Amino acid sequence: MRKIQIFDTTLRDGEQSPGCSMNLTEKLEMARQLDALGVSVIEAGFAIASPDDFKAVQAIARTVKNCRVASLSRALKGDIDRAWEAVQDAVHPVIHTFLATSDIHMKYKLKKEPEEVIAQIDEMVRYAKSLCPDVEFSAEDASRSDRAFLARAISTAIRAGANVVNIPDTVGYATPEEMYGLIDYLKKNVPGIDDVVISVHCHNDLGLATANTLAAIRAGATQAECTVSGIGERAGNASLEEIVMNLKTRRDVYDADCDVNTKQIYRSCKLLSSITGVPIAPNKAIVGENAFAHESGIHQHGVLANKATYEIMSPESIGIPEKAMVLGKHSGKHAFVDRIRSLGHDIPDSEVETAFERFKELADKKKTITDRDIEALISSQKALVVPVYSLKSFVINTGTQISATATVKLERDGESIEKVAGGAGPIDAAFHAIDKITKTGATLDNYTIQSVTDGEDALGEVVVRLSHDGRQITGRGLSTDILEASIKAYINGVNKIATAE
Ligand SMILES: CC(=O)SCCNC(=O)CCNC(=O)[C@H](O)C(C)(C)COP(=O)(O)OP(=O)(O)OC[C@H]1O[C@@H](n2cnc3c(N)ncnc32)[C@H](O)[C@@H]1OP(=O)(O)O
Ligand SMILES: CC(C)C(=O)C(=O)O
Ligand SMILES: [Mg+2]
Repeated sequence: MRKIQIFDTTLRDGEQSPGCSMNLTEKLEMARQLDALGVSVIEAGFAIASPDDFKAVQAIARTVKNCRVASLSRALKGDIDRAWEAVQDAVHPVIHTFLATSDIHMKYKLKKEPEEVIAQIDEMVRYAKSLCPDVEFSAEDASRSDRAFLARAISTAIRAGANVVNIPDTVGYATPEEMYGLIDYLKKNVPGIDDVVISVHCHNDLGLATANTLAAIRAGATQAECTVSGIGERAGNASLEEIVMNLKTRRDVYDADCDVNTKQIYRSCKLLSSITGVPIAPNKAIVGENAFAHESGIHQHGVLANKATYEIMSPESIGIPEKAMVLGKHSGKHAFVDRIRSLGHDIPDSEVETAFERFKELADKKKTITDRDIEALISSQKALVVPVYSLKSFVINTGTQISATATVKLERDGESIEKVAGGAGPIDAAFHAIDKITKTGATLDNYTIQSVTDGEDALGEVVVRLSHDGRQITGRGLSTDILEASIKAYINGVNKIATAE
């Protein structure tokens, strides 16, 4: 059976998705999760794009131990140097260089003749290879390129030393039949192509990114480029979880497998969602809230008789925690830690006490603590920073006949500071009161709230995105009370700013 390499570009193409930019700490957290997920390559960023991008790629290259770590670079010497500088400390570094090969891109964007493009591919792939043994070349807009010219470009890259050649459907224009035909054509017309990895990188503009990737795999591609939850430029990239679960569920069709640990899929998607604040759509394939929900009577009847009547894969196989009650207010530390570890979290001993205190606070408010609550608790614990400000109390007045006012009391260095502020609504008022105390000058860019579990005492998770001094900061807060969750998220963001100062 063929082995398909999963090349994850959540931290590069995924980050090009509006509203999905991540800071260094968040990228590192995501990279560690991708390592646990078992992807073959992490594209950690585009090192030349900015000093922050460079730092993130370098930090990931120095942290991640199992996967290969790539940086994107244009086919320019300066970009390639910067990419190499960023990834060279990785256990297995990769330089990923690209140049467009379609007529429209060459003429209007690059303003180059086709022969100049071929010469640039040759020169820049050779240069990258002189620095790094693992070089991937991408022919941007390959699916709209003249096939014979594309074959020449790919042959040139292989002769110059590329060991991975990537065929992107950059603008999501291809159909599955065309993608199959293109890979088949290249396999028949590019000398040496069977000695290198053939990769595909499909975008979702017409909703075909996963279908196109799978068609290319059927035709012989051995690497799939994708992102967690399909985030990416414009309508996004092919989604990792869809590609992986197609390969696993339909081995009979693809005759191919990959090394991804599917039990880490749900956790990866949830982590990304809580970092970006972009909720997972309920009907999202594989990981959406409804993906395993059986609503109608005939389906429920079938599932009760035999799950396989309506379930082609199990929620457990992608690591969805069961909704069953597991712990409550009378549980002790041993049972709590045991549960965390059995959910696959590696909680250091130094963090157990804080996690247990937070669990007990939650258990006082919530009748049943489910595995999903525990997952949320642990994930928000990772966002905690040494608190400069901590919440002492708050009182909020709001209603249809009065304007919202909030009184918030925070503690800093043992001193209590209380301020009152008004706002367009209760949350706005509370944030203004916190601003009056902390005076960070941060701007609120985005606010999202999601419920972690069902029921009256559902746990609400709030994610706020703040900007401060050109940096983006994410704050997370968790509570059964949405106002408290909002205030905690804002204070978490403010603490991150105050800690960095
Ligand atoms: C399909 C993709 O996803 S490609 C990746 C997209 N990602 C990004 O663009 C990341 C963010 N980008 C950036 O920060 C900036 O665009 C930078 C730092 C990369 C470049 O910035 P600038 O030097 O100001 O150039 P700008 O972005 O305005 O224009 C791109 C230039 O690169 C050239 N170029 C585009 N692709 C390539 C390539 N693959 N190889 C070489 N040159 C290229 C363009 O022709 C243009 O050249 P020109 O300045 O001589 O006209
Ligand atoms: C840089 C390349 C691989 C890309 O993202 C695209 O063509 O979509
Ligand atoms: Mg892309």
